Amino acid sequence: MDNRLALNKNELVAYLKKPASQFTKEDIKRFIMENEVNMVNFMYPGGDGRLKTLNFVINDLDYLDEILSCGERVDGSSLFPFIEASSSDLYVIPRYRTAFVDPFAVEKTVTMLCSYFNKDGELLDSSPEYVLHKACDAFKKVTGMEFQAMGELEFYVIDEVQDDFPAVDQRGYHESAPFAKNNDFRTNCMLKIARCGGQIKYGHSEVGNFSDTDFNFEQNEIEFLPVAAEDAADQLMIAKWVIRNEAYNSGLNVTFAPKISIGKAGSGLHIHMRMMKDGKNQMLQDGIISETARKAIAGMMDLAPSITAFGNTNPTSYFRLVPHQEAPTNICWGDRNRSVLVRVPLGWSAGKDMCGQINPASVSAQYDTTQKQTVEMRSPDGSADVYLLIASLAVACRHGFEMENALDIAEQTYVNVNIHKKENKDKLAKLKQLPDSCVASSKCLQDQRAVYEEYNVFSPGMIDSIIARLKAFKDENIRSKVMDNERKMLELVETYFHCG
Ligand SMILES: NC(=O)CC[C@H](N)C(=O)O
Repeated sequence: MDNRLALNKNELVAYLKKPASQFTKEDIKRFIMENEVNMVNFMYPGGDGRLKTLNFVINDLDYLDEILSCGERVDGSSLFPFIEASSSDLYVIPRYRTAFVDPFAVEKTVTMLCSYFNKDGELLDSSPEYVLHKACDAFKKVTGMEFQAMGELEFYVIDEVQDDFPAVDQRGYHESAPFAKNNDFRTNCMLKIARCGGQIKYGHSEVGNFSDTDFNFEQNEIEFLPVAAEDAADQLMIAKWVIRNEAYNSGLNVTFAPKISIGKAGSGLHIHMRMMKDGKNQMLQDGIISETARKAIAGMMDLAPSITAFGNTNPTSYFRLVPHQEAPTNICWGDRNRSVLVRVPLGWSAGKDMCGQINPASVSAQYDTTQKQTVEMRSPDGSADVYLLIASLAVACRHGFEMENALDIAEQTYVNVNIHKKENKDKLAKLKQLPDSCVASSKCLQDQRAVYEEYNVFSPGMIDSIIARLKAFKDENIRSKVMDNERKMLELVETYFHCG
């Protein structure tokens, strides 16, 4: 077996001895027949950003072949708000490369994610997953590079309050047990996500940590490895589904909601990106951030006011985008600094063998660390439809290569200080602010929609429906409106507790 597959947690990969990207229909059938699999599930994202499930019981080989070859028919109008009930039938067709054994099913079940097709047998133009595909294609066409991404999924785990080894309020970052109470829960989730094909970088407890009289709220994070952007979105969808199921089965509650308590850390869904050519990362040049990366950053700086329309999709999203909580407020980028919108994190660019310095008994590593450099967009949160969000970022990065003044914009928006420190207030005053409500984001999307509609990535109908949805919240100046109204704030938190 290929050495790189030796530790792979996906049971189909281990059994078939090939990477998931090469699974064929015959492979799936063989696995099902030889492993006493009784059920097949199809899963696909609905308009609410969650994975939906369709079950099949397998007691006939011809029927198995039929569903794997033809997919199934579903009611699109019940899945997406933009599909009319009068002509609503859609097809869901399984993508074999996403197959995994459901880690929660009582009966052995093979699950696959599906793509939507219309009555004419074409990929559904307005399905979020196809929008992302089109965005990546357009990116490749314009730049000649592959757009890769990975998400940092933050969430709160909620449990009954325990008095022993109390965690310190807002000091939960990388805390160990027994001060952190949910490390086993998180590692169980990580293992199950890996069994479902997720490529995880690491997991840890996060800053947010607080209690009320009954409950303990502990923030956790699971971060992925950079992969092709379409796979990154699939993996985030699976991860949210796994984490919710694991919580439910363990008697815990979890939320990916952007903000559940004012003054405490919110939960973001930061997206890291890198651009690849011939398998090589293009983000660095001679050890510093490359011109290529700066153009992509400039595109994100220009479209930042409308990216929130995809990444921050309910009124509570805007409670999170406030100073001093490691969340962005203004349109700027910088190195390592968590007050900026786009961060260039440490990227092992010093070219020194640090491990060799402290492990003299080992042969020094010749590791190509240039592959590791990414840039991180920090505004999005867990309310986002992950396909549309990553599509909007692919559009923004592509836009950077089409802007004549991209490098000037990158220079003007660069900051190398914490913009919220008093001594930097002049700098802060010069930076544009992010929208402060769904309504404000909808206006920015209206102004910038042409860029998203180029290359037919987002259809005009889809942009219209996103604008209409955001406007309907009527949440202008939401932050000042709820500042002195805790009841209103809690009502909103409850309404959007299980968003996305
Ligand atoms: N360490 C971090 O970067 C925390 C991020 C923060 N929780 C947010 O809301 O974006």
